[in-house]
Amino acid sequence: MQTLDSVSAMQALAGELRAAGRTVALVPTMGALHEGHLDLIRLAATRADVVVVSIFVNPTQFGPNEDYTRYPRDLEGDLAKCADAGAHHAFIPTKDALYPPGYSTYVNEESVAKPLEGVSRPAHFRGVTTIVTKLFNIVQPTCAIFGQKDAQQVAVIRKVVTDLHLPVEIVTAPTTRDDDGVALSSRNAYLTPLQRTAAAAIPQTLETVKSMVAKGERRAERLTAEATHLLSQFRQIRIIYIAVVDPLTMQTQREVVPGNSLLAVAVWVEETRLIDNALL
Ligand SMILES: Nc1ncnc2c1ncn2[C@@H]1O[C@H](COP(=O)(O)OP(=O)(O)OP(=O)(O)O)[C@@H](O)[C@H]1O
Ligand SMILES: CC(C)(CO)[C@@H](O)C(=O)[O-]
Ligand code: BAL
Repeated sequence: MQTLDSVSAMQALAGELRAAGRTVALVPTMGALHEGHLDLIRLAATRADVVVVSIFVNPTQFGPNEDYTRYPRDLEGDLAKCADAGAHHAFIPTKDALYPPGYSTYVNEESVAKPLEGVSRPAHFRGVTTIVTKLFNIVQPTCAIFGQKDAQQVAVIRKVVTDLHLPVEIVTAPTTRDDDGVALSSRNAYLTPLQRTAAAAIPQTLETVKSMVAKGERRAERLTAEATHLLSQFRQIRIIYIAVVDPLTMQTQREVVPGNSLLAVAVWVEETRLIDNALL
């Protein structure tokens, strides 16, 4: 696997691949790679001739009191994992290359990004849509792979791609879970064993809500009330939101539309912010 640490080297490679008619799949990540990321890389390898993984902890998507500085970083381990999973190139730009002094251009999606994460992390999606657009411009991928764990992120990026006519196919990969059902996440590394037990209540709650829907419950209010009740049993958990939403627009639904409704959950497990979701 080749490592590229400058924008110009990545642009030169993108130009060569394009000229040679090779298809390119981009897997954007913030590093601290786990099996969920590796599943995205493996999926990418089935979708294009060449797989590029970007590793960049993007400062603009973190709020002022968030975990940018303590976000887990393990570049050496990440490169070995990328190579094992079948990546051909790792793009590892520096913060200064992507945001030099005086940087002032942002991409803002103003509808899908507003609810849920947009309420509690107001500048988050502006940072995500900006960095993802920049990565698309630099790497010029044929397709890009994103995880369903970050369901609103996928919906926002799809909207940006449509609205800005970006020539990139967005591919969504299913959420990879641990044995206890917890969605793999770099932030799980922050959890103590006791907090981890509490975190396992999140997927259990998603399963309970899915079974209520399977038995015929359609009222969003009933489903979110049950989910709130189940999660509130854990003193380590503080609910940020629980909502039944349209998976494309992220607008709240009062009634579940089977196959077209998403239960989206965000909680604090003490100091650790976790999100998860289930298609209903
Ligand atoms: N468990 C998972 N299953 C599938 N995809 C995942 C999973 N976790 C992360 N991803 C995807 O990997 C990509 C990079 O995510 P990121 O580097 O933020 O990892 P993360 O584990 O989600 O970290 P964080 O703790 O910041 O949420 C995103 O498209 C994200 O949706
Ligand atoms: C898409 C992304 C890599 C942009 O920084 C990030 O939001 C993430 O890891 O999901
Ligand atoms: N996976 C989303 C990255 C973030 O929480 O900033």
